[in-house]
Amino acid sequence: MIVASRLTKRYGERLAVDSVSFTVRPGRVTGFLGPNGAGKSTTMRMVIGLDRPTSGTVTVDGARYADSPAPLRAVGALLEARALHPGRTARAHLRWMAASNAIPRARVEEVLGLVGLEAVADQRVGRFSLGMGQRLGIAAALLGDPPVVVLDEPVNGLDPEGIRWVRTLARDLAAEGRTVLVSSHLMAEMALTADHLVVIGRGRVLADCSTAEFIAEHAASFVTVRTPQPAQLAELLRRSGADVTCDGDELRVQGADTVTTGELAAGAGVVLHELGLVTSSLEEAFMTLTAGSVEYAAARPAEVTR
Ligand SMILES: Nc1ncnc2c1ncn2[C@@H]1O[C@H](COP(=O)(O)OP(=O)(O)OP(=O)(O)O)[C@@H](O)[C@H]1O
Repeated sequence: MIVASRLTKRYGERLAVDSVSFTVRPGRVTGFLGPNGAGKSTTMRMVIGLDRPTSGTVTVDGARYADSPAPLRAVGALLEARALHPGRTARAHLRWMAASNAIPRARVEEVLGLVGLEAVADQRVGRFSLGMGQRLGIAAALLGDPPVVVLDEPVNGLDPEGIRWVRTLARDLAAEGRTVLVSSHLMAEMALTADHLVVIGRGRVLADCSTAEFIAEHAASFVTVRTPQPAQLAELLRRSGADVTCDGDELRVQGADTVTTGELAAGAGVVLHELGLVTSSLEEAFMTLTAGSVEYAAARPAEVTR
């Protein structure tokens, strides 16, 4: 389990992580979601002891990572821009990591197989594509068979097959009872991967809930109806407790589903030309939630003229 408590990181004037508290539990994938510059990487670097918090604490299974005698066996981490020796082969890189953590050589072959890099294991990593580099980083993270796995933007540079592979891997690791924290700035991808979400913006926690709760709360849905009798149907719907806005022959209804709307109309003999459900995408929900916390946002025309 990872427990962050009022975790704060300041770089000079810049407050990168601002009193962040959350718990990452075992047996499920926790998605760490936020726009660019939100503080995800900084937080993850503090989790694995690469950055020292300005204040607050973070522990992994009750201990600080830096205090772990065999760190690779305690936490496996894939961080962005991991420094690799470009002249070394993938196999040599993993063997060197294994040796420095007293991990048997046979495990190197296992993880190479696990990430699908056997065929290129003897190529120099300097020639690796971004996707191959990500797979190697994931192999390194899994080398110590750790109970806690932290992956920072693991799908960066991967093709759709690779993205699906990471998703399945993260879910399998969680199903084995591990604690899995995966960061991303892609809401839709996280919705497919994570059971639980911690959303941050400008270094602060904006949401900490199950993915299902996030969808229910933030992905707004409404019913649309086209009818030649809009005023009559609007009145009926409002009386049933729904919120209705009218635009010509089109109604937008919140607080009544398609079944209720259709039956109310039928009961009153109101003709319907169209009845539908519009669900705003999760990506939109995420953009709305983090709108005030995007570091380098392009102003939308509507905002400029307002
Ligand atoms: N070493 C550093 N020195 C100064 N500022 C930093 C440093 N590292 C990060 N920052 C700043 O801290 C903030 C958070 O950065 P961080 O990389 O943690 O965000 P992120 O959510 O991982 O974003 P991205 O998805 O772009 O990687 C940013 O404003 C960034 O510019």
